[in-house]
Amino acid sequence: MSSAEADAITVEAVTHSYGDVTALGPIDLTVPQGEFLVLVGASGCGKSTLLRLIAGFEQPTAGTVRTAGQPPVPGRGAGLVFQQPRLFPWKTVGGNVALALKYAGQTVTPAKVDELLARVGLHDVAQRRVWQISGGQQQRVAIARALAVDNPLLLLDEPFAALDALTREKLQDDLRQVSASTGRTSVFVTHSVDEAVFLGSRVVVLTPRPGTVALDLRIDLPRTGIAADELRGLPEFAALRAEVGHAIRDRVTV
Ligand SMILES: Nc1ncnc2c1ncn2[C@@H]1O[C@H](COP(=O)(O)OP(=O)(O)OP(=O)(O)O)[C@@H](O)[C@H]1O
Repeated sequence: MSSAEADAITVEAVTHSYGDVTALGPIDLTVPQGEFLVLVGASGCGKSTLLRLIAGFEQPTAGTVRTAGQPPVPGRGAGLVFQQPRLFPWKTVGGNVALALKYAGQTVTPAKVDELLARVGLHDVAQRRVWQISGGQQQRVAIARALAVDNPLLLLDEPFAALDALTREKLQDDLRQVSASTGRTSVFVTHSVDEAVFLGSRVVVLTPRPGTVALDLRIDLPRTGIAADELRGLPEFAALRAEVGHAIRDRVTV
């Protein structure tokens, strides 16, 4: 297998415009399998546009995007999580996960649904309706649904932005553990420098529009066997956070 085939995502000389507005690029990015890439940058710098290009929801104006060596097909090959959980309100929590399995053409068994819910810490609410659980729990269901589909990519667009600070930290911690255990290639969009360094194995800072790569930083922090508070307390964590923060602030004129 060549290294190009081993790469989960390749973005080559990509630009993207909405009418007269160039939102992104030119940008080149190669994401090897298993990487947890976080895209961070000022509002409007093109983070969501890049994620949508990788999901296949948008076509690049110039350049090529490939996932697993092929042009991405919307709705296939990637689990998606958005800022709003987008669950089916008339279904139970377990029903929402079961539906994701069904749409993915997988056999639906109660054990499979329970296993997915347990992965995101929701083993005890499977029978509840969506409106009977909290916003944080709803977002956990959305993550379980994205994991239900046995595909190689997980794409997350500011999934924790609407949550309170405590719930957000808890979900970050859980996602970090889930990601370490599944090893799935992930792209995560956020405004938060802290969240970026906490979650990412690599952080890419985009410049203000049109978004290009301002900083491409490997995050060599332990991914398992360390408590969240301990990780956040490491001097290396503070140094990386400062580096990412500077890269964003250096580019933004207020
Ligand atoms: N469908 C669209 N039509 C026209 N312009 C768009 C469209 N979607 C995004 N844009 C513009 O493209 C630029 C990049 O938008 P994008 O949503 O990718 O940025 P972002 O970094 O994700 O922003 P935020 O952090 O605020 O969500 C912005 O200037 C935005 O206004």
